[in-house]
Amino acid sequence: MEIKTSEETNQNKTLLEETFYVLSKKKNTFKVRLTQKGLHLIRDNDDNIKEQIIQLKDIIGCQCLRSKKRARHCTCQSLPRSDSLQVVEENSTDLDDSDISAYLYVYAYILQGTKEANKKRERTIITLRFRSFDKYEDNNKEAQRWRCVLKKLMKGETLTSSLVNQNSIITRHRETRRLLILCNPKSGAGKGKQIFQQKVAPVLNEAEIPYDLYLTKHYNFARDFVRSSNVFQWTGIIGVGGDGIIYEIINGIFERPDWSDVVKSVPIGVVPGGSGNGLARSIAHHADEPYLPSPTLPAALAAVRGYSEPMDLVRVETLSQIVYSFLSVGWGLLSDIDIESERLRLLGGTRFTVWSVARLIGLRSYKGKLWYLPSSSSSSYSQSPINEGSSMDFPSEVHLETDEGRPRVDSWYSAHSRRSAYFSLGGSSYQSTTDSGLGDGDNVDSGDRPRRMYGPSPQLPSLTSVLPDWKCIDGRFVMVHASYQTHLGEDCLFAPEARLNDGRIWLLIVKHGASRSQLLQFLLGLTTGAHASSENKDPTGNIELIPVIAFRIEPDMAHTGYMTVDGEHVEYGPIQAEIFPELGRVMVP
Ligand SMILES: Nc1ncnc2c1ncn2[C@@H]1O[C@H](COP(=O)(O)OP(=O)(O)OP(=O)(O)O)[C@@H](O)[C@H]1O
Repeated sequence: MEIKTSEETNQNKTLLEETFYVLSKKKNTFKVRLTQKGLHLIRDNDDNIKEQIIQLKDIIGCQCLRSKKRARHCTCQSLPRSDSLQVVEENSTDLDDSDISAYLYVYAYILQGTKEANKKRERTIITLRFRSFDKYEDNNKEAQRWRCVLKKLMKGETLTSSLVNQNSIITRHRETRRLLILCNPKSGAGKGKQIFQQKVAPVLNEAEIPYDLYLTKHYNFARDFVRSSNVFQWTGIIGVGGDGIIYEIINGIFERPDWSDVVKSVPIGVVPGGSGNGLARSIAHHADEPYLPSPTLPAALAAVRGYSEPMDLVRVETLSQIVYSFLSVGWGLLSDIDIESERLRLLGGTRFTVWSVARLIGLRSYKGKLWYLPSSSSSSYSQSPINEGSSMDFPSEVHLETDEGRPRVDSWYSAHSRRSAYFSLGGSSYQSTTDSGLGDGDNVDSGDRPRRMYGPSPQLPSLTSVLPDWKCIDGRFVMVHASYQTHLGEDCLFAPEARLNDGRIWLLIVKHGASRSQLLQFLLGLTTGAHASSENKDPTGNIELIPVIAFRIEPDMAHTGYMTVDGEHVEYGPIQAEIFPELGRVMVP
């Protein structure tokens, strides 16, 4: 006998229920139930009952609409067919008065496929047509009841069937969220704006989440914007672009004296539109969310679901600046590839592959000292949430309608759909910091403007102090590259064991002794994470990946090279980094 817990029973309790028909064919009956679990579509064809569930977590929004006036009305067709149905908002001047139906559009993104390789989300629209009553107002009232209950469930409210049947449940929905979108139109292959408008804005509109969109105009625009705006008017900041735009947003936050309130209450979302996209790929990986074929979908879903998780940040100190990093610090091969391939920006992500081959042929090594503090914790990761997929295949649209002719005369209720704001900034005025001199925490950006950084107090000795008992390697390196995320880029699974908030920096050390074939093997392994597997452990000890909590690099200054933080070029010289577990917050699907 199957024993159900009381929570399961509550999850399955019917809150609303109605019978619908498919395209007015009365034989195809659907009973639609709304529970805490989601929308249950129960098809009852003779003795064959089939139930499909659209899970609540896959539903991102719903809207009440009316049918649109058709250009040439065909009198022989009393009901609009689903494929010819056009709908408008209920206050539109273009609505069709002759159709008394109220339509509830439910937007869902359903996980299809079970294997990692073929898992993807399909957009599905469920149209419920309410037409049981002889007046639009009554049909609309029913549709609004479903909409309000669904919206409350999506917000995580627990409801009872007696509550949902009260008229007071039908309220004008007030969205309390509002997002700031900072979009780099020049990121990647220059498609940042297009990506936002075509892939993300439609999802935000379906979820009726208002947003303010600003296009970044130049280097450090996003950083200065975040530093000088009242960011508390938004419930989240979304960066559209590459890792560079996220780096600016995060560092803009740490230029504010109230950084601690901002990091706690304004999570950051990441819409991949750049050539790197390491953080976006890492977040999708963390949430076990399919990244391909639609890399922007996990970010759009994260934005509308309003769920965020803490993320580790790393405080990085060079001789002239302090920055906060979410992705990586690099010295040697990978940083050379990152910076030198900038000239191939138009190739998008392919630029890294092309330049890797070039750099391998002309291999360089760098002399210096590396100190590090190993992480004491072993690999005890919390398991990431697994999205339960729907086992059913849904068509991309399901159109259902109620029976006609059930009269009722209740009061009229008017729903009001909100539309998102869209505007771009005409010009910006920035307040530069008034502190003079370069004390501790003051940075100089490329425009020679002093930048005062705030943030948590460092636990390490300053960069110029002698280090106590840290491990030290003194020698020649092909590279030292640190990452705190799984992915450095879309195709680069650098630290497969990393978690968003495991409190560890994954330090990859490649010593000068590594051969070209070892390096080629290593670079090829980066795509799948094979380089980090125990079978591929390098017996010569020339290539090592170790978890640490802090490190310092002191390059020999006789020869220069590149150093990067989150893919951004920083001055060549001593650099040290320490992790601050769970300091930031990111939107997670
Ligand atoms: N309108 C603009 N014109 C020129 N540069 C800009 C503009 N807006 C932002 N930038 C700068 O472009 C740089 C790169 O941005 P971003 O990271 O978004 O794209 P990307 O370089 O293609 O991606 P990735 O960093 O992942 O390689 C950032 O340093 C940012 O300051």
